[in-house]
Amino acid sequence: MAILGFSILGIIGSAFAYFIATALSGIIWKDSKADGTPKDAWPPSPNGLPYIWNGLKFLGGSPYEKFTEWSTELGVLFSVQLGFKQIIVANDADLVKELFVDQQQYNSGKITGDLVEGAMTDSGHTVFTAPFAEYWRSIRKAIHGTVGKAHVGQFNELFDSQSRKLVSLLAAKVDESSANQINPRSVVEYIALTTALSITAGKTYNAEDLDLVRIVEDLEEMERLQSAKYTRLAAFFPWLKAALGFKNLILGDKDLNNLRSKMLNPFYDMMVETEEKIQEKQPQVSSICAKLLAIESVPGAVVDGKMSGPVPFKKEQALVNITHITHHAYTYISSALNTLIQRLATEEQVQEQAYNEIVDMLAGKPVLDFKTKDLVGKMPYLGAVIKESLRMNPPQTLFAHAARADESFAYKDQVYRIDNRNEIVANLDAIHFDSKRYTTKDGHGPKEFYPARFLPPHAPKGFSTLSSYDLYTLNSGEDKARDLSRDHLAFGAGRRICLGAEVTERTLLSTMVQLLHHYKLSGGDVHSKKHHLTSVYGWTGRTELIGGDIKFTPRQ
Ligand code: HEM
Repeated sequence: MAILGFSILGIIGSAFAYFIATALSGIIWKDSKADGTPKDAWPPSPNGLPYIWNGLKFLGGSPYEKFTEWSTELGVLFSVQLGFKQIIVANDADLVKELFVDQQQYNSGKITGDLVEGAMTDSGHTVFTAPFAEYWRSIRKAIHGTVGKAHVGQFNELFDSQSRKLVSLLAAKVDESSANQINPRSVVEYIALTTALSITAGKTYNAEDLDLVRIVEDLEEMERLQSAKYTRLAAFFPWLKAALGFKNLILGDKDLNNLRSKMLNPFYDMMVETEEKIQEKQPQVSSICAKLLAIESVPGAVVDGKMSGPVPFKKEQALVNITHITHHAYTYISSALNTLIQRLATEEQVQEQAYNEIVDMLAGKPVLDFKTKDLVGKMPYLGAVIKESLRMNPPQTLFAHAARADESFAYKDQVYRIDNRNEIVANLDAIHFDSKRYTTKDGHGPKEFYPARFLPPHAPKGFSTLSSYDLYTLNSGEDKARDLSRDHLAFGAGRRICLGAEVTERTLLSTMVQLLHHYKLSGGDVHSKKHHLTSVYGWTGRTELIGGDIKFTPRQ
């Protein structure tokens, strides 16, 4: 017993000595480069922030508004300390290109924030949170092999049936309502979740299935837990995070542990079903889950100049990934679809123009014969409406990448400091409303909902009817001010760009063709918004339209 006590004391003593040594060397060397010379200056920061809280004091539910305000005072590149977290904020599309595309090797890291995010991602083992290394590359490749441009066509029939289901569910609700007036939100959420589940887990659900309700409720509970005061603060104060982590290690965190296993449960069952189908060699449309289960091992990392051997890919890792991807896809498809419907209801002229394009496209054929595969690339106006909706109301206004090493970042004749693990945040509230970039030659500014800004004659060469989300199209060409070849950044930028853009856009395109062909929409509300502190599951938050009641008037 005495020996045991002695060795525990020894371990605590060594850990303490290590902690002090690391802290001291961090303090002494934090402002010096590896060669001992002083580091460059941080990008400009707001003055007079209160000690300890720093910028955190000023951030409410919509931090991007404060960031935009600071960017008008400090310039498009600024840095700010939020609690103890130093972040760099990019408020301009060209700057995002430099940081996330041109310097992608340096700035494509990710770090996990609070303890809930850590628990839900197995400490950064999901595609959204994994470091920029071989493990991330392997899972990203598997997901790309399911929903990337060359593969997404396998889901065209899913998009067809989901768009018909949207209309039939709305029709049932409209029939029950007085004055044909309803809020379409619950139907939209159902369509978004079942679409997400079909793609991630290859499973079809019907409206009565209790798993659907459970998944949504668990996700809401997780967002609540994550938004609790101290959990939230821990994302900005590493010592608080360490203290809470230590407390959980000793005493456990019943709420978090229960929620985690409750949340993973339905996804575990889906994974087992997928495994069985694979073993029985049943024909199936490939799902992200099936592709992840096919990964046997991931290449090893380079440690001290030597490549370590391959590491087995565990089923638990597939499980946290399908859970995270489903939550992300459901939340953002639902938010984008809801916004688009609300927007069309409030924009009568835009809606008529989109309707006319659909009628022309149909050329007298019944809308039920319409197939998603025939729509892609053929509906320029509707494509522009979708882009404009994602520009005006991106479901996630802030997205963050992390630096992978200490850097000297040169921008406009200045060299700035960015430290290893600093998060670099793109602020779409500033970028998507940049009047230099978005004002058309005939004077339609960025605050106006004007889809035609993405069509000829405004659109530059290489214009696409789908959002141009690939890596290299964020390009400033000769006429910088008018170059919209990269139309919006709602799906992110650089090596960590969203892999679900095609799925989302096909869902939006297909549902809008069915919906607008059946109904004329009026009413709606694009002003009431709900700000969430977390962004499935990051700290940067997300914003969704609450929307209003819409009148659905049958077209024929
Ligand atoms: C409106 C719908 C969606 C929006 C607005 C959206 C937005 C985003 C954003 C902002 C990022 C971070 C990008 C970055 O850090 O540069 C992201 C990453 C990602 N998204 Fe989406 N997303 C949507 C739908 C989907 C769907 C439907 C899927 C899958 C089926 C998906 C899969 C992913 C994946 C796998 C990543 C991680 C990429 C990585 O870090 O390597 N997304 N998304």
